[in-house]
Amino acid sequence: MEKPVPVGKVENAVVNGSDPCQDQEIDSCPPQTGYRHSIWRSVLFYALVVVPAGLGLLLAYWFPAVWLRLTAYRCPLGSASRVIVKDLDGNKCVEVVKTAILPGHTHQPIRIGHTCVGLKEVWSGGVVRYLIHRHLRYLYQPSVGKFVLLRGLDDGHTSSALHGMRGGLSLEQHSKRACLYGENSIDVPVKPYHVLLVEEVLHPFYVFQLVSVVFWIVEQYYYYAGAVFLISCVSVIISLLQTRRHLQQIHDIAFSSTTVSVVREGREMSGVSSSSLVPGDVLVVPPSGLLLPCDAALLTGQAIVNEAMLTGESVPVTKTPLPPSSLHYLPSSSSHKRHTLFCGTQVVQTRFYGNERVLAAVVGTGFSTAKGGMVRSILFPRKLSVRFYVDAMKFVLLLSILAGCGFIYTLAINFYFKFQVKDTILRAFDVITIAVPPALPAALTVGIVYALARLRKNNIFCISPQRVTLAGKVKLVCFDKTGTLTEDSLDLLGVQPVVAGSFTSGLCSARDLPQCPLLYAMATTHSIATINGKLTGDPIDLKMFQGTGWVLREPPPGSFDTLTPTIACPPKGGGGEILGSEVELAQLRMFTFSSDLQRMSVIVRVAPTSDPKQLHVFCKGAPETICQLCRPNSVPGDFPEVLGSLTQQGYRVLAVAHRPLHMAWHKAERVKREVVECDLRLAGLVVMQNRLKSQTTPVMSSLSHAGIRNVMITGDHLLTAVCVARECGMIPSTHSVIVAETTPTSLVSFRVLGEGRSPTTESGEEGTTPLIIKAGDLQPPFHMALDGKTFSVLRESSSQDDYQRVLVKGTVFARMAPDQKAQLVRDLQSIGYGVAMCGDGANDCGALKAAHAGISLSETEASVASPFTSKIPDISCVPILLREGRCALVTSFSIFKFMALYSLAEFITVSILYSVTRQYSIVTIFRGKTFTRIFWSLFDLIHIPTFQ
Ligand SMILES: Nc1ncnc2c1ncn2[C@@H]1O[C@H](COP(=O)(O)OP(=O)(O)OP(=O)(O)O)[C@@H](O)[C@H]1O
Repeated sequence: MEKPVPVGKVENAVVNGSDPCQDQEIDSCPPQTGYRHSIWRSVLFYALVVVPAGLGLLLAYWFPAVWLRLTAYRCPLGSASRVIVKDLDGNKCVEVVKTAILPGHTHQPIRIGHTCVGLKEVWSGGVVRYLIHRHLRYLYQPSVGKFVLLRGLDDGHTSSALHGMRGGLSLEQHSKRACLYGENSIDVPVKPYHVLLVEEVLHPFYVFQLVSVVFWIVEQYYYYAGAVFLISCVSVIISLLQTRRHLQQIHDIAFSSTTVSVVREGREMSGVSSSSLVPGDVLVVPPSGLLLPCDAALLTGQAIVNEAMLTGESVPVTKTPLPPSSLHYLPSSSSHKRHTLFCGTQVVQTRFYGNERVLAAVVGTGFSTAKGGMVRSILFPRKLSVRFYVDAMKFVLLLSILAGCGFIYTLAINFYFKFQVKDTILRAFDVITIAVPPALPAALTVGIVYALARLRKNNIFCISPQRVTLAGKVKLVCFDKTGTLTEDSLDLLGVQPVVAGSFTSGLCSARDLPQCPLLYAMATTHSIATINGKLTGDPIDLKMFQGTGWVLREPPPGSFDTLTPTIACPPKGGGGEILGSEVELAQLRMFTFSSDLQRMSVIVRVAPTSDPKQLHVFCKGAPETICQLCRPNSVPGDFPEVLGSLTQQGYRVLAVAHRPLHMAWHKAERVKREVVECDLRLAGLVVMQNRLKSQTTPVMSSLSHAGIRNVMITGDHLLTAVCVARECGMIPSTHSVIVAETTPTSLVSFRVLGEGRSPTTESGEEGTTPLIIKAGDLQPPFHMALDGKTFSVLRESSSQDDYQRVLVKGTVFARMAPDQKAQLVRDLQSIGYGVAMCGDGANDCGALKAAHAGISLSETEASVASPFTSKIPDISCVPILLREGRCALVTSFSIFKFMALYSLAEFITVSILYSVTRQYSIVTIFRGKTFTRIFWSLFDLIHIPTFQ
């Protein structure tokens, strides 16, 4: 029996960085108007088209919505053959309504979102009506009377329901869904050159240019017409090559096709084309890995995945099976992301128990996947408003109005002087070609074309060319810290264990630790794995584990035992013994690291043991977070001071905690994270050193010299971040730092870092709200530093003015969650900054997308993580990009100024000459000689700047 097919409804998603699925705003049910074809209206329309020599066809091509209104009549959506769909920017697209006949019996009810309606109601006779808008399918839903976005299994299915699908679809179910969902592929067509040429030439400006050239030839301006024609051809060819290269680049990134094994009819079928996958299919992930062709929820086993395609970060991420629950499954939610295999990412290894297969339920296909969303956001970007372009268009409008006046004026003057009708008309039209410079679009894009080529030479790749000019407007650059300003690799400086409720004095080496929870936690609380014979994983985890000197014993693929999955043990003769045998720590369950939670945990069995139910929980993460999960009496009284003194020196500090867990293994397999991560005992601190990259300080100083503000947005501790900011020159040594922090007594309080006092107000009182901190309050100038918690409080509870003042003075934003990073970028934009963001990690994705110019430092060129990807692994790419952006913008602006003046001067002189002379030839001479002189003197005055 056909199970209900979800055809869902989503709330308007907000651009959300940490969430690849919400990369593009989607309106699940955009405003729609239906139309049906009308024969008599069409006949009338085409008659009108023929009369003005095809001009109507051009207008229909430029304004399809107007064309539809003229040739069809409005009707209810249920009977429409074409629909006008309005997007979030207010643009109107005409979409054709298609029908598909579902195979098999179609009398079962069908679920639409969270409601059930009879199938007959939706599809009379098994016919389904749908339209494709921007690569997404919208299905006609009679109860709503609208076309509603067709979603995968991410709407209305509980995690338990997904587990219930392990048997796979029947063949009939599959063929019905295949008919509904279409092919599973993200295929961006690379249009052939001739199609691109036609599209390019039909651009209103080129059409205008062509008409102008014809007029000039008729008027015998052969050289001028020839020159403009030649320039236009070169411009069309450059633009064509550019568009084609861009399309090819997106196509190569987006498209992939492979064969997979799926479970259908309850049995495994291999060699199935990935394009035939539909939501509800069950994928068998092979141990050798797989480039994922869809979004899928992991049901059994574990997978180690490289998500560089989506995040730009090549660090392997461990995905664990989705726990069955009554919660609705949402692949993008922070709690379900770690159980979801995203399309376009590479599974490098799988782990499974005994003979069990690694199964994943397909939840989204094609453009409805996370990767599909990102590709759509490249193909259909939200309107970017660069003031220069907006003003340029306004100016062109003004010129057009002027041209209209000139046209009427010339007609009048020529009739007055009784010139021939043919000459009069030609001259009148000529005035229009004079007033509106036809080569304008080419002029506006030439800078971008050159900038892109030079960026490519510098190993900076761009998937969104219109962002180049935005980079030229950047006034503030946000930097991620770890891996961007500082090296990826860390040095383990030492550990500070807690013994009997107090810290030991000073740091010691992890290798000198006795058998204790801190050592065990360091050996097991990680997600590293051996891939191609090399230990691979998060640099923090790697350094911490290697610091213990222990070894990792992983079972060979296929022999993954339920009770001893991955074992950490001391090296041979390393001395670690309990109950007379060598100690072995078996990692039974892992709660993976998440930037939002700032921690990770494992459930471990310490062997040998006399009680098989005696398990242990080890947890590591940001010290403040871990401290909150610990029993208060296990946290030393001088915890803040010890942490403060370490972070003030710029060290990266992690806290480690543990607790015994008396629980049978099968229960531990299902236990919830919140149940395990509580009532912990602090075991100690792990201290790492993170060095600055050699390029960081010089780049920082060159940006400051260029008047660009630098801001750090990091997930790390505030004091560590401030120390790094000082070290790299982001905060000069002579400037003060005011730390804003939330306190239980006041909303937000302020203190001057290093002095402990609060900044005084103009009236001499100590300040408690940003409102009373004035720029001149402290001498020399000050910078503000705050953490994510304070950021949220200020954002939500303080006045607009106060918050904006913090935005203007804030230099270090620490302990920021991925969503907060993106929010901060948007807020900085809202107060008028052109913002660039440079980052390297998954937690920066949202901010990279939100910024005017997001630059991802990534080894991979083919990533949809951000508009710009730099293979240069340091921030030296930032000034290169900003310089190219400025060059492109300045070039466009200067050419625009030149062309506008050229047109205006010519228009005015010709108009004056028409009114003072009857001799048309004099006008021609003036256009040829005098005007050229004026024009070159103006050209001299303007100085077209060089690119650099
Ligand atoms: N693998 C890990 N296991 C446990 N805790 C971690 C791990 N990695 C980072 N943390 C903790 O979580 C915090 C937040 O990490 P996150 O990755 O969001 O930012 P970050 O790496 O510190 O800084 P940045 O945002 O500059 O890259 C870190 O400061 C650290 O305390």
